[in-house]
Amino acid sequence: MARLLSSNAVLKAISTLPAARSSRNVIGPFYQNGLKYSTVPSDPDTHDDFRPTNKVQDSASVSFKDIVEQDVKENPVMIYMKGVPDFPQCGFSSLAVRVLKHYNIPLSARNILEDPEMKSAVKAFSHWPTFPQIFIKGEFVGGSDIILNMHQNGELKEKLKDISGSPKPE
Ligand SMILES: N[C@@H](CCC(=O)N[C@@H](CS)C(=O)NCC(=O)O)C(=O)O
Ligand code: FES
Repeated sequence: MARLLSSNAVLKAISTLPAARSSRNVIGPFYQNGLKYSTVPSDPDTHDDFRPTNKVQDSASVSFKDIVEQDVKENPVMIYMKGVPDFPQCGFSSLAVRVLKHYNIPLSARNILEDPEMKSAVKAFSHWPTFPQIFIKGEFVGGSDIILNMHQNGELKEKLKDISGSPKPE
């Protein structure tokens, strides 16, 4: 079964990272699409509707690179793709998922169409210009043509053999 890392997972990942916990002179920092937002301290004379809301991305914010690093470390098979495993939005991503679904392994995915900054961060991390991008046991493997080739020549089976099968759905 494919495990989709949604923006909720990003928010969870961010909230557990030390940088996200640092205190700042802001009220209630919160996170959306991996960006840190905060409201400025309130002026008691200012009506709520007119209170400014600042979008803050300061040096204390967790980077998208941190999230990618954590993804590939924690997920034995990680795919960054266009769309989601059950509904790929590109033929290349669809092919990669079809190949990986031949194996009884947990598949974790992130839809890079949801977030342009995540998309750039993944490209920068792997030094690879296209999607899908597949990581196995923390190592960048390649895109759909490479994974298909590895499937056909038996290399993929070898690489995945010590990854335990998908957990049964609850
Ligand atoms: N050889 C690659 C081709 C993949 C490819 O060309 N992807 C394009 C179109 S989906 C891409 O990601 N372009 C860059 C982008 O959209 O940022 C593969 O098999 O994965
Ligand atoms: S989105 Fe057009 S080829 Fe992938």
